[in-house]
Amino acid sequence: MQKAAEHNMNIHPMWQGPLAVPGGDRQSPIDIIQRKSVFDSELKPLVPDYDPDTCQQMWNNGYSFLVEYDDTTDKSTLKGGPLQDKFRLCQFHFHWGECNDWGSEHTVDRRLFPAELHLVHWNSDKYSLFEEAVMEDNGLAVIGVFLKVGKRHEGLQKLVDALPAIRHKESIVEFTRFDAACLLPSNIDDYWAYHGSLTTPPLTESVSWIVMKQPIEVSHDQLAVFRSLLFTSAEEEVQKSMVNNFRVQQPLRGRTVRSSFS
Ligand SMILES: NS(=O)(=O)c1ccc(-n2ccn(-c3ccc(F)cc3F)c2=O)cc1
Ligand SMILES: [Zn+2]
Repeated sequence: MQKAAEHNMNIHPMWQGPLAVPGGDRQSPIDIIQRKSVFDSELKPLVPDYDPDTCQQMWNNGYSFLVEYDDTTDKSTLKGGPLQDKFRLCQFHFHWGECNDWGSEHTVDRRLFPAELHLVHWNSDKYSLFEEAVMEDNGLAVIGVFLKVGKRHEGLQKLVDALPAIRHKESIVEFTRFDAACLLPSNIDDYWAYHGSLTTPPLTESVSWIVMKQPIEVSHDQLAVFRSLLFTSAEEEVQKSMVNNFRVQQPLRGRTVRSSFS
């Protein structure tokens, strides 16, 4: 098994991003060191409540592919866990490697996973738009779910089947009636929680991270379809495979990672 420190770092320079935002002391992703995480009995069960009818489209933004939800009402929300407020689901996306040895953004005791899912939510109790929330300390909540290679994920397959339609950057396709909850692991009670940032520009330090302990299983072939996407638009002469779209782990800077399990 590859460890974060050892794996081949031929990732596209932009993905290393600024190693830290100048003055930034809560950057993401991080390595979660299990023995240093602190059990917090106050952490409540997470309450995701997603309406599949709010699912709208899927598009290739040149960094990843996003499935976007209608976030003009509180129809798809996340509450509980470390959160004091109600958060609205706005999109989910993934990060992955060129091979199954790496690809995740967070690591656990330096263990890398082949991919990581991010479900992005914004604080609709305190703010009226995502654009507002993204700039605020308690503006966003992102659930991170590790993917590992195993059996085919039936819920993911609907998404995989749509990917050829958005192979190039800026391509978009209608994508409806998808229940994002099907991508959560069976156990959502065991997670780590810490304060961090977006992992791509604008890298704002506005995220309550909730990283699931239990990975979901997807097949080798499903991950291979992720790698058939392109960073580049159809007009560009040189096409670049969309792989290694992850940021390297950032310094913890004294932060505490809490765990919901002992
Ligand atoms: N990988 S992650 O930490 O989950 C992550 C990283 C970057 C973003 N991201 C990038 C640009 N934006 C964005 C989109 C629209 C907008 F009005 C403001 C933004 F910051 C955003 O939310 C969203 C999520
Ligand atoms: Zn992400």
